Amino acid sequence: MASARDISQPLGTDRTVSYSLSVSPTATFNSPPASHGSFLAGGLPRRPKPLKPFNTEDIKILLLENVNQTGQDILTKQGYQVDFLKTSLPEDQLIKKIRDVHVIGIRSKTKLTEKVLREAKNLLVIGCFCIGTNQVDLEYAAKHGIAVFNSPFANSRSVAELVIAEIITLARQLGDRSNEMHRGTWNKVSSKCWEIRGKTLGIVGYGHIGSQLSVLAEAMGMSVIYYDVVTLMAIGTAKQVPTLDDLLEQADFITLHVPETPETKNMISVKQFERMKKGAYLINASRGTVVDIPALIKASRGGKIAGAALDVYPNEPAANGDYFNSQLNQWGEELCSLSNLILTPHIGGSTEEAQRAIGVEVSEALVRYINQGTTLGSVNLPEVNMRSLTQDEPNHARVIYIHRNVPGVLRKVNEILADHNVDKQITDSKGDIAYLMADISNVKTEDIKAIHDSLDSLTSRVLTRVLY
Ligand SMILES: NC(=O)c1ccc[n+]([C@@H]2O[C@H](COP(=O)([O-])OP(=O)(O)OC[C@H]3O[C@@H](n4cnc5c(N)ncnc54)[C@H](O)[C@@H]3O)[C@@H](O)[C@H]2O)c1
Ligand SMILES: O=C(O)[C@H](O)COP(=O)(O)O
Repeated sequence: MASARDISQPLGTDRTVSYSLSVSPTATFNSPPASHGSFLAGGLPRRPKPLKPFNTEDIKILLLENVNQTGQDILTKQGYQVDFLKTSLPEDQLIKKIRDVHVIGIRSKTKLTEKVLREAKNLLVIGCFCIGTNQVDLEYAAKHGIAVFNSPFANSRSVAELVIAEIITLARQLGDRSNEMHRGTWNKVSSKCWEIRGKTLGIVGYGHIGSQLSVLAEAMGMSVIYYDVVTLMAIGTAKQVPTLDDLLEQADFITLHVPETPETKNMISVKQFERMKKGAYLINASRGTVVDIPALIKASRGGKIAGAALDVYPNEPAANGDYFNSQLNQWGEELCSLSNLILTPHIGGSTEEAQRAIGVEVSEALVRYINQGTTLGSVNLPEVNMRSLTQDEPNHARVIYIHRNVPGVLRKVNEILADHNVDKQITDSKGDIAYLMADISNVKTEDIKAIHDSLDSLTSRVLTRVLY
């Protein structure tokens, strides 16, 4: 376990509670454990141990939504207190729990809105153990010095493979045939069943998933076109088309891989279905809000589309169990009555491979941020990275100062640090928020509080931490 040092989390401007995982009065400043040495017994150089600046067991983490064991193990090994739940939580329970924790780990269901985050007085960092971060109010989090990390591509391949499976399943009406057999009906048909070879796949959103899918689809003999708001390099012989309408008019299969944003809400609605070829297929494994469900039902009933696959829905439940019969989904009955419609419960990224990789990636980012303040990979704070301080560097401290991006801050910070040797300093900004990291040496224990309090009294301050 780490020796007792300090992680100072001051009050944000509107935070009313601070936590103090603070310096134990008896802790010796930066004295390494007796067993600590630079070389292993065999004489091999050994990697310097990173400094652990506080009692790691004081860090409280809440993991929701069945975060993978790999992630739990990494956090538990650090000595943090990890509370694990298989499901997400209703808002009132979430608010109660989040008040107490320094770290929360979620997946796509837990909504960390301003209302919830306002209560999160102790929260340092959010880990989204998934790709999407639309469930978090990223701007509010940044303005209150709460870093957010995700796993940008560890489940991309899993989603792309699911979509390939769905393209064939739709083209061959496999869902309907299987359902009929389950009901005891033999219905051998070839009418309106197709090979996918030679058909055109239209990919909307050519990012990590879209481009991976492009490769797989071409390998199966499909022609690929894509539409994206930015101009992107085509992979293989895929072609970017200038407008969504161009894509809708040409594609036999349309698959959506855009994030949830105000611009993508109901991106596929009545007009877009009208633009599609008669007999086209639609696949949505992005976010439920991207497709206007009543318009989909109409297009399917009227024979405009020959089938669809939905993995995501405008409202999704917090836990496994009854869904379509609950109040959550007003279209359940109608959707279930449509033919050649594949419905899956948001399983695009749900493979062992993806979940294990995400568990490792996000937990490691959380540990780096908690212990060292490194924001590499953060989706809402400027990315600042410095090598870890080690126990071989006595009397060093790392100052982290998250502040409003206004003129004159650096001068004031450097006045405060002026009596110390600043070994290294990095600062970067993103919009209204800037992140400064400085390693200083020749620091005495009593200096730490003074530095912390001086920085904390600056009007630009969002959050100050001094790690040592
Ligand atoms: N079903 C699942 O389990 C599952 C799993 C992973 C991701 N997802 C969803 O899939 C989405 C895409 O994932 P990704 O990793 O490929 O993301 P990405 O960020 O790598 O790619 C998204 C692409 O969409 C483009 N885009 C954004 N807005 C657009 C618009 N209005 N019109 C056209 N293009 C637009 C972007 O430029 C980008 O190229 C995620 O945001 C997430 O919501 C779902
Ligand atoms: O954003 C994502 O990565 C996907 O939607 C998967 O979300 P999940 O982890 O909640 O399954």
